[in-house]
Amino acid sequence: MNDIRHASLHRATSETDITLALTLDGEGRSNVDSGIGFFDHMLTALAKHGSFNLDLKAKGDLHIDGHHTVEDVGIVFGQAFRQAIGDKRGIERFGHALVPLDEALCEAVVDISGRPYLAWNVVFLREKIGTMDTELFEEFFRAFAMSAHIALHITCKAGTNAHHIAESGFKAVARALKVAVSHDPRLAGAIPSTKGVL
Ligand SMILES: O=P(O)(O)OC[C@@H](O)[C@@H](O)c1cnc[nH]1
Repeated sequence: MNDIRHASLHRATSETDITLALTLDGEGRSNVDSGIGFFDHMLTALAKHGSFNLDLKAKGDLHIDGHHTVEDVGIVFGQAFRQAIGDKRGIERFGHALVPLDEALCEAVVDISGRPYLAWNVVFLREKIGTMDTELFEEFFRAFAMSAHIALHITCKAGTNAHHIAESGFKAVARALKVAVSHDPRLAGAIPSTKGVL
């Protein structure tokens, strides 16, 4: 198993150029610049409450909109997450969290399954938060789940303020991921899931 549980990736296309470094067993430190302020705020919360270390520089075609940038960050984050986990020996595998932020309450459930899936049950009353289109949160988490090869369910249980709902959701995912990737050395010899390595 990768003891440090770290991945550094670079992905460049005609639409985006992304450099990302992720450490799973971190201090919750982050240094992120996507060009989209609220997205940076959410990724900062994800790192902080997942106890990950995350460094991200994303340059995208924001003159069009934030879609390619947000989706491609999700792809690279998922690839790094999958690489940092390595094989699944010793990890918890399942994670669940309910996180409030004022009136908002979101739930995240994760299975490091090797079978990519996103169940998105969140509705926003606003189309934008700052410069970020609220429809892009689903695109980010779908790209992440597909690239990380995990099953991810995100549900808004309560809330009206779009900022609160989004932040509650990102924090719930962070906490669920932290649990799911937690590592028990006593299980290090355990047989990976039926899918073997991720
Ligand atoms: O304690 P935290 O840093 O996780 O939370 C910050 C959060 O209170 C702040 O981002 C916020 C408060 N209302 C909307 N957003």
